[in-house]
Amino acid sequence: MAVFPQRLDSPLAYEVARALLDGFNRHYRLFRAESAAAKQRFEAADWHAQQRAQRERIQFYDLRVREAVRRLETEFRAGEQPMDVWQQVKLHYIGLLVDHLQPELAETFFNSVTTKILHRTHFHNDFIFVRPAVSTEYIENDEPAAAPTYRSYYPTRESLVDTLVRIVDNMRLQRPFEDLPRDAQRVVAALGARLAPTRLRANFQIQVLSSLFYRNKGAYLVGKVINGFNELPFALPILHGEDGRLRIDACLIGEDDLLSLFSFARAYFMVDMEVPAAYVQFLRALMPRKPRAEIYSALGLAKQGKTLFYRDFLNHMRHSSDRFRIAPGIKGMVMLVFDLPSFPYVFKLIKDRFPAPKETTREDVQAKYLLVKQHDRVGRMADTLEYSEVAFPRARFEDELVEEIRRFAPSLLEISDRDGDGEEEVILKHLYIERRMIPLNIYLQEAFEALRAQPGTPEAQQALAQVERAVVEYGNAIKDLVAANIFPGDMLWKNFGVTRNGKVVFYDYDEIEYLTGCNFRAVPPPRCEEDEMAGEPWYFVGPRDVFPETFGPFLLGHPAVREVFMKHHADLLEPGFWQGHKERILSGDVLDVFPYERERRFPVH
Ligand SMILES: Nc1ncnc2c1ncn2[C@@H]1O[C@H](COP(=O)(O)OP(=O)(O)OP(=O)(O)O)[C@@H](O)[C@H]1O
Repeated sequence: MAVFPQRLDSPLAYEVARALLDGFNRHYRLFRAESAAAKQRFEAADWHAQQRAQRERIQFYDLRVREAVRRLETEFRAGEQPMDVWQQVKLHYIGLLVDHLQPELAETFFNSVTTKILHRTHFHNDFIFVRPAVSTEYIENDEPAAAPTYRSYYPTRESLVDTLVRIVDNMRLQRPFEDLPRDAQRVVAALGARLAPTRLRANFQIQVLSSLFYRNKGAYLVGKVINGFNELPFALPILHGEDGRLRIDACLIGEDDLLSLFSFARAYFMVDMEVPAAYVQFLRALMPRKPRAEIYSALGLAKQGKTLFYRDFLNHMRHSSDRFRIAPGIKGMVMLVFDLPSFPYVFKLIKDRFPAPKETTREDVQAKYLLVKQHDRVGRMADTLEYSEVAFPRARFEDELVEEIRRFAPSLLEISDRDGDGEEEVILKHLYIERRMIPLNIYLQEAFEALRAQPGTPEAQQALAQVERAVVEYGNAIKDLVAANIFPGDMLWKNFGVTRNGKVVFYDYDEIEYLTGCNFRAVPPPRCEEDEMAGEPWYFVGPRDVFPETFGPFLLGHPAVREVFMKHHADLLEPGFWQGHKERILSGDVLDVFPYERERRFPVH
């Protein structure tokens, strides 16, 4: 139980709390300014700057934590203060947060700084915020100049188009539209198709978040239509048209469309938010099954996402009884992967040693994971959460898994009762966590089995369609990665996963390279018969050389796969395809990757 100080008698404790909050406020001010500036970058079509800002903003948090730690150490010798003072610091801090607009983020900042200072030696849950102490419900800034979190509009059927024009106008984008009434008409037609048969009820309204969501070359307006008991989420992507004037490119409608826009496999948005908790609450109503942790992350508040994920995880552990096991599928050479069947994530450890032909190191692998975190993931690379010193109850681990870790990653493993509660724990020094998917090789295998077992039946037809969809998606995934300057390195089926809605996502990052760092070469003609028969390449292969013509034998063993692949993605086996994209990227082109199907786009004229 927390020991509650009876008196706040340490003036130093107040000063420390104040300094901590100053540190957080500085962080949020800078974070918000960088996010808000996305609007100008969008207006100026400065895509390189937009991507750079997206990347750099990820570092802000750690920089500010480090600054705060330094200040607390130098000004207050914070690490030497007794427990009693730290408890008072926490109470003062809670007091300072009563009217704060980002209290949950400030609590997490407090945790980040204090755990660094207290080094887990006398770190105890009493000092940090294990759960939120300050409510985030109904926070609003009441100052007259403050923008509300969302705005409500009350159109009639007749005024819908005008209202939509007004909604978009209110975003005050400093760049003309090609034809906003035309776009509004299209949006109303799309929404109308979903609203048509229903009568408009007294509460009919459109609610729209006040800030646009920026990412890469797009700005997204996010809101919902409310009618009676029904709520229809929607998002409108605003893009630069061919002549540089703006256009609404599509109307995304419903939870699935929104989930795809906010996917864990995409880069974080830039949004100007004064009360992030209110944005999260609004978005959660649009996507009730998306964990709040992932919504915070999608908004660029990754540390908060990580904190909430961990709380969700502990809660899940309390309310489940199954055991961690080695993840199904082909084991990795570099990563040791395990999961808890009842929980939709996987846990990944970097092994201590890698068998040939892998020539990488722990540092290299960590650098690749970091690259992915900071890069535009274009819906095709899973986001990962990185944790250190995670403790799990030993009783919840299968023995086989413990043995596997002992064998392949002993340097990361400690089994002890560190917290002294009488139960042994498995403590892992470093791990990544990401969403669980169905490995694509398993997904295809299941379809092949159905094909073989029931040839000629409707089930077989369905299995064939499953293969076709998966192979087409797989090629699309690689092409999206190419557009984002990523060469996946190892393109085997087992390195990709299938998500809930059938999207194919890449998750094996240890051989990833920038496309622009690779040389795509054609296989030279054999010099003699022996060359032709050789099992190994007879030609010189540099470290960054890639021979796309040689991908086929690894990928296209199954005739059904080969047929679909060659129909849709034969270009992936040509060096010219890769080289051409490399040159395009080098010339400064930022290619479009849309977070929706191309067929969903409105006509260009
Ligand atoms: N997100 C995920 N969802 C489900 N299974 C996964 C996930 N990530 C990894 N796996 C499983 O773990 C295995 C190994 O993972 P991963 O490909 O990341 O390891 P690796 O050591 O980098 O592999 P390789 O030996 O190909 O380099 C995969 O083949 C798959 O079966």
